[in-house]
Amino acid sequence: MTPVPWDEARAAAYRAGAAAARPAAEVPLAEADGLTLAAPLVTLTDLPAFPTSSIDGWAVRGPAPWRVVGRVLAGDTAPPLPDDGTCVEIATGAMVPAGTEHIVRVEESTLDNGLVTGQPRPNPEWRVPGEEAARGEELLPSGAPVTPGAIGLAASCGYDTVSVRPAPRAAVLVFGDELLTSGPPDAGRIRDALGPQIPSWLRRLGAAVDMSVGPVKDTLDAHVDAIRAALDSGADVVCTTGGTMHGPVDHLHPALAELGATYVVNTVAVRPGFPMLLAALPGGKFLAGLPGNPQSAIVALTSLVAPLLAGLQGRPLPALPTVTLGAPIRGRGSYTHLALVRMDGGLAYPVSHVGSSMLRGLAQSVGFAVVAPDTDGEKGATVPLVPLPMLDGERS
Ligand SMILES: Nc1nc2c(c(=O)[nH]1)N[C@H]1C(S)=C(S)[C@@H](COP(=O)(O)OP(=O)(O)OC[C@H]3O[C@@H](n4cnc5c(N)ncnc54)[C@H](O)[C@@H]3O)O[C@H]1N2
Ligand code: MOO
Repeated sequence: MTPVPWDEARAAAYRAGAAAARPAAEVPLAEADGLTLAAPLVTLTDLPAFPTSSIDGWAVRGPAPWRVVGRVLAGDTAPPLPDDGTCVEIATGAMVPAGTEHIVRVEESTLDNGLVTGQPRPNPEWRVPGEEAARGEELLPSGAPVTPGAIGLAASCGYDTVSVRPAPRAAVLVFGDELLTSGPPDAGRIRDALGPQIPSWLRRLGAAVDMSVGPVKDTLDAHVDAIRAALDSGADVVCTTGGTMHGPVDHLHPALAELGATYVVNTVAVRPGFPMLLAALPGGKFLAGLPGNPQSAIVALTSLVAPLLAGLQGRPLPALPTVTLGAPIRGRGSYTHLALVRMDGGLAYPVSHVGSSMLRGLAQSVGFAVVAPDTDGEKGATVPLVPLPMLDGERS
């Protein structure tokens, strides 16, 4: 098995996801948060749709003084101003009557005996139709995430529902008879450190996690049965942990063979995490095999699962930000080195406790600095960063 270069593996995972992108569905705006636009958001109307007063005051026609002939509030349909020397009282957000030449601010006017006087400001005090957007204009591209702001924009331009790609559905299966699900490690057994964290990372990557099971017994039959059950539950992506190598109780590869899987990626030239894999299963589904060593599993999650999920959601392949190294990071020969870093004063520094079996370094990092094959990361060098998918406020 020749490990695939890391950047090629990442691109292959994205391509596989994009080719199997979830079909579009119309969903009500209130349910679209966090999903992905499956079509461009094109405004159904001019924005604003009609001339709209931006102040409270008087809509006036001709020279002062102006005789008050009515009142127009937000939500009213405004009749035209009939003659020069007339005005209507107007509220912010109200439709501006045809014939209006100026709107005079209430605090800059005087009302006396049914007659208004005042000095209009030089700039129009109303919003012109199409000022924000012209009917038919594209406001957001297909593939854009549906943020709260996008939901508000869709509502303002007339949508009740939007066409989105639903969240990919994910299942997590943890392999390993040595794993405990509560209490401290003891007598050769350790705590499952992946079952409790992988679903949360997956949700931050836009997946809906319906199922998280483990530890699954270390037999081939139990592996095959668990994967089948995850697929039957409707998962688009099954993430397994452990068993990616070829030890006495590593059953993932034989299980994939039994399930008729084909490899999208089978081992990656990256440290840590090289035994990671991504397989396509019959029915357009995927299995991501995350190595059992906990840090390596997260390397695989960010290297293969993140781009796969972006593709399945119809999003672009996330561009990697760059960071400047505040201290050198050794390369790993012909393999890419993904090195956990924390930020300090705008520079990225390697953290300690970064053995592949450890999580202490990961828990205080923002992501992995990418040290390219056959290079060392020199102090001051600018390198890509694979971010951990954290929410604002979770990064320090
Ligand atoms: N002969 C070789 N052995 C190994 C090699 C190798 O090149 N030749 N590579 C090592 C590397 S690198 C990795 S990574 C692991 C990958 O192993 P598996 O994916 O098959 O995982 P396991 O053997 O099941 O477990 C490895 C390690 O991780 C611990 N583990 C597993 N699951 C969890 C969990 N949910 N929470 C916490 N810790 C977990 C497990 O107890 C093992 O210590 O293979 C190396 N071996
Ligand atoms: O590649 Mo393993 O994932 O180093 O520990």
